Amino acid sequence: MSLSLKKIFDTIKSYKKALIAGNIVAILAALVSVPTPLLIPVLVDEVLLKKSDTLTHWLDTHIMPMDTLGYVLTILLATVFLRFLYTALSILQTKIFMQISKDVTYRIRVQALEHLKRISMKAYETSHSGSISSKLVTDIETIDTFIASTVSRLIISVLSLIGIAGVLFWIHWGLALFIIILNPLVITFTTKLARKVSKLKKEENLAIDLFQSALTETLDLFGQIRASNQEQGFFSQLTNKARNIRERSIAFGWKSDAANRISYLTFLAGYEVFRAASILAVAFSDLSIGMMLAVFGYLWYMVTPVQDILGIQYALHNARAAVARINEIFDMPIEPEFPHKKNPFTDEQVGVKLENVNFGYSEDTQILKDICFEAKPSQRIALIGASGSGKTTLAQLIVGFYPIDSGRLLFNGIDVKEIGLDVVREHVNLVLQSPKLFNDTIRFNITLGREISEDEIWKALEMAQMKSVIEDFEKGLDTVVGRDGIKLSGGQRQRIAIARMIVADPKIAILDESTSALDVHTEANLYEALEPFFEKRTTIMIAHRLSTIRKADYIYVLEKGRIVEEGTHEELLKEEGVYMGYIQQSGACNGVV
Ligand SMILES: Nc1ncnc2c1ncn2[C@@H]1O[C@H](COP(=O)(O)OP(=O)(O)OP(=O)(O)O)[C@@H](O)[C@H]1O
Repeated sequence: MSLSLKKIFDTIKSYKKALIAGNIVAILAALVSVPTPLLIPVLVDEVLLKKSDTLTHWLDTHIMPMDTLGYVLTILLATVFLRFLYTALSILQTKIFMQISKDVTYRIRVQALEHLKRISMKAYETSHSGSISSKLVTDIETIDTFIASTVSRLIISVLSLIGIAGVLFWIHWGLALFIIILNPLVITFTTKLARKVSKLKKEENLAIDLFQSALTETLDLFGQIRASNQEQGFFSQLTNKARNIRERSIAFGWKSDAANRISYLTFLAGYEVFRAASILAVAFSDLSIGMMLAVFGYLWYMVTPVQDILGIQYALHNARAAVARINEIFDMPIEPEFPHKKNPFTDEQVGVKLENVNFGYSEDTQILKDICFEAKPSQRIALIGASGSGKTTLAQLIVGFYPIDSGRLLFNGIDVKEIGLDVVREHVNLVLQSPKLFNDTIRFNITLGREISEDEIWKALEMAQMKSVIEDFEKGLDTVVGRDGIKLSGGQRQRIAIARMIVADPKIAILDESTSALDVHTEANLYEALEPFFEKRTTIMIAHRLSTIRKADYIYVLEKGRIVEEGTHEELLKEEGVYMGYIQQSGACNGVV
């Protein structure tokens, strides 16, 4: 989907009841406001110049007979009352329309979040979090301003202008025609100015976007930057970007202010021309002085609706730019949505099979080539290979992180295209070598918000060899782990991730060098404790240590994206091929052969 102003208006139209209520209030407000500037000037003709007596006669007969002071006080009271009533109605209609506008922008935010939830990993990897967040905050804010100004101000402004035009025609048609013909010229001139300013707004938002992206990345990698002693370089880049915002904001700030003032000046110039024309109309036609003052009053009264309409043009141009930028989110490709036709994960044990699978992160590089791989239900598989051979990639395909380019991915013989990637991820759990932790409590990092009993969490921690560590923490499970788990050691983070996997109770568990940071002793204890867990499910281990590899029922050796050898430990040893060389090397490295 993509966003457009038309779609926004279609959504607004769906709030029928609120729109009808808001419009009725707007019409009432316009009806109340339009006659107000006429009342006092009428008294000039009737009370001071004694030219006519329409209003005074009406007051004498319908209210009570009164003198000059009575007329002036009564009309003053009526005028003040009407102005109060207009203000009250305006507040009410702003409240009604505000609810619509805030709800519409909330919906846009939710749609963008829904889209983000489904974006493909490839799209995610090339995106910048800061840029996305600036779109979700700044650009949606711009749209909010636009909706609030159009929906709540447009109707009342247009109705007021139509009402004022009607009264002006009634007062003096020639003068009214003159005003009504000249006004569009003012509006056309200011529209052009608004377009120019909107370009500057676009540049300012882009500068904010770039700054936000760089800032998020710098803060995310702050530890690394400090460790490399590169704060100076990174922060001076941020300063440059902040300077860019300053330049753009200055350009937008003063030029938009200038454009606003020039628009207003144009309006004021017109106002003076119309006042001069009114005086000429008194001098050379039948316009009375009282009515001339009324025209002055209406000209002034027109300022707010005219300015509102001009403001809408600015908001419209800014909103167009914001919509285009928000669409960059909606244009991000989403992962394929496979129907939930069958669910092999209802079976007690689930195996996985890759048939002639090919995969590349981009079209021009192929990482996995013609992979045939199988982990039968409850089997324990070891996947080994040199760094960069594609082991993690293969694991990520099984978890459904990336859709495969060709071949088939089957769970208990059912193609993933009939299962759905989300269902796969629910039941297949991958523990990475460097697990990501939230800056939240240990409890949250294990449950990830799921309802899991305290008892289960402690059991998982015990298996993961983390129980005594957490018990030693003053706040226990409620200890906050810091940004990316900084308060924990690498091995502790890995064990938290293992506890996370245990409570998730997956049908297929994949451990991607998930215990690489543990000492041999702790690792041995961990695997022993995990035995009952592994027995109940299919397990795939990406490992370097011979002690782990040996326990596997079947081993695959990956080299440059291809499976070059497979078999049991004994079979592979007999072959005296890549495997033999590999374990001699890794065994020597780890000293555990
Ligand atoms: N997200 C990604 N986007 C693009 N290329 C990637 C991505 N992840 C990995 N690669 C590339 O894919 C290849 C295989 O990487 P992979 O992480 O699967 O290897 P590995 O066997 O798990 O390595 P290691 O043992 O070092 O973890 C590498 O050449 C790597 O550069």
